[in-house]
Amino acid sequence: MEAVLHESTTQGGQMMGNGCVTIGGTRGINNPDNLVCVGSKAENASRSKKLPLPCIQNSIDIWFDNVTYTAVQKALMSKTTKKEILHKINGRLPPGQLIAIMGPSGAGKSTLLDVLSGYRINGVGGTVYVNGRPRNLEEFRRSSCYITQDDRLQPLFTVQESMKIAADLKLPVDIGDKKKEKIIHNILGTLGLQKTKNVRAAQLSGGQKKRLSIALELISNPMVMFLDEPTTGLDSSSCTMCIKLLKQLASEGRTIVCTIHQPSAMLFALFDQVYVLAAGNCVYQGGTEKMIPFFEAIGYPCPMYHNPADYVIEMACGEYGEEKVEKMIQATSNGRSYRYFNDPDSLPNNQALQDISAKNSIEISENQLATSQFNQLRVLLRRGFVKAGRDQTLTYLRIGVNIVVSLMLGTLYWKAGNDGTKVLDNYNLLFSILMHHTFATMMLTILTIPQEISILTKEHFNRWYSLKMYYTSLTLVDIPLSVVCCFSFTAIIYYMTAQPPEMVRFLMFFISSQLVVLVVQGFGMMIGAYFNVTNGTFLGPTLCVPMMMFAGFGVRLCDLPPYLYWGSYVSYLRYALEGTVGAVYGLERGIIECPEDAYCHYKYPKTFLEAVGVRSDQFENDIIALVLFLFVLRISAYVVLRLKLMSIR
Ligand SMILES: Nc1ncnc2c1ncn2[C@@H]1O[C@H](COP(=O)(O)OP(=O)(O)OP(=O)(O)O)[C@@H](O)[C@H]1O
Repeated sequence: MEAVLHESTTQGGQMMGNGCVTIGGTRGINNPDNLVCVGSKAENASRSKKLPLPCIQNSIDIWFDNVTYTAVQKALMSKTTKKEILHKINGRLPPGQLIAIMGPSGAGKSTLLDVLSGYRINGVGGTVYVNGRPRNLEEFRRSSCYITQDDRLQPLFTVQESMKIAADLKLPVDIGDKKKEKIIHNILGTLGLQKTKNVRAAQLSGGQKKRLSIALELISNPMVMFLDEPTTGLDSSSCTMCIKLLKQLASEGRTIVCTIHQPSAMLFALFDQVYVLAAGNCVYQGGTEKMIPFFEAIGYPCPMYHNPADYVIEMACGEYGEEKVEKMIQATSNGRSYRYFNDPDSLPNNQALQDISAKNSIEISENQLATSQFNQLRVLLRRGFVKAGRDQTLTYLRIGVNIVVSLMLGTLYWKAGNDGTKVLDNYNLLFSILMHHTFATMMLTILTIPQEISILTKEHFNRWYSLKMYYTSLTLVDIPLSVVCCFSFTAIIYYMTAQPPEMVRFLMFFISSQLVVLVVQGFGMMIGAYFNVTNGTFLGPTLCVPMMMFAGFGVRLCDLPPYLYWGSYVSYLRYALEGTVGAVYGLERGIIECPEDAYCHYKYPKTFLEAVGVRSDQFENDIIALVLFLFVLRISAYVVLRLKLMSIR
């Protein structure tokens, strides 16, 4: 594999470097011209436009002290319980090493990875040090990335397109397209993805998806990479390829930490170092080759021809007795001992790291991302529109459903709008239209939001963009499609059911319907952001039922008991129904046609409006109310989304 990734270096962070000109913040993120390891091999490499060889001086040394993690379990109608999962563990993750976190299932591997990466912050105790100084999370996140176990990729984008989007979001705008293409080309070449660059992510194999996840994060050239079970679901050759790739990235000076389930002996040997957990305690920390001497030293030698990776897990499980687990914890001082590290004497001490780190630290303003908000919005809008164009469910099915339902309702209520005998039917039709907009929009939003959130969580944590810009783009991208769907639905139904052929009335009808769609979308987003799909699909439609009750359909508003009247004010359907009824029967509409031999009780629209207790002169107020609903629900959905992102951590 080619050892060439970037001409650029890591994003700011706490770096150290003798002779290494480091970069950071907005001044030099990934600017290829900013990295020169003076007088090093790197200098020569950069001359040949290749990635410098390991610029270890830029590396990040992590250690952690007395780390605890307590999970809080809150349940309805029962006491809040606390469970300590990590118990004052210690350890060190030196740079330039591929480090595996191992342990039996439930030992706390993923939890430790989450804590070290900063993905989990609530319930965490102890200190994580970065180059000798307590970790500044914002700074640390600039130079690290987290790759989740499930590949959260945009399924409709090709490898090349996904990389381009990541580059546009993660590299400063002053890096031109040509340079970005070159970086992408190098990364794809190194990760063996060149041949699949025109394949959509949905069609990639498990191993290719994993490599794409890594490739996307490599764009910003992080010095620390955390990977949660990168080999899960891969066959043995893909596993080996993935681990070899990580080893190469580590050999370039990065600190690479991944959790792994029982690896084969061959795979195990590829790791430089392992950190083994047993029920939240450290039972071994050190080089892979030193594990056998460790077992010998504590008096429990690994049997001949036994995979040491299997043996350590069996020991950690307590298969050979709990007292042996205790002894291992003591032998490693719960992770405090570096005795079994590959080269313990070469590890710089705390003071040395702090001195260098302080010398090279760069002032970085809070929360700064690689590109401006405007650029983030531009790229996210582009991504959103391309995705909408390719998404069969979100786009084509949605248009299809609107056309089919409008044709069905149009046939059912054929010419009802202009027939004095069918005024009540027509009123039912207006309500059915609002029901269609409510349920179709609500279900679609609740079902699609969780996938969006899963990708958002990963990309937002890895600092691709701000939540504000993501949410703005999500809102803006949907507007054209929503207008097309609502307009075609309204036009078809309006024509087929022979509603009054006046432009003003049609527009009033369309605006009321469109606002319902937008309001319900906000409502659906709020529910989808907070609840999972199962709870959301139950709750969403269920919560719409009271809205229907208070809309004035079935029970006239004036007949509502006084103690329930407040419900009509919080029902967006009330305003929407009033708006559409006003559009059809308001504006001083004349007598409705009545067949000669029929009795038309409601041929005078005024009589009908009085009968159903709906006012037709409130259109402006109805629109103002719907717009208010729209803003309140959209802002609430944003707040819920933000809280959700915070609560995950
Ligand atoms: N939020 C939580 N609330 C309660 N318990 C939790 C929570 N998160 C994790 N745990 C518990 O903590 C323990 C460690 O979980 P973790 O996912 O870190 O284990 P793991 O070693 O990664 O397991 P596996 O290899 O099976 O993925 C488990 O027993 C799990 O049930």
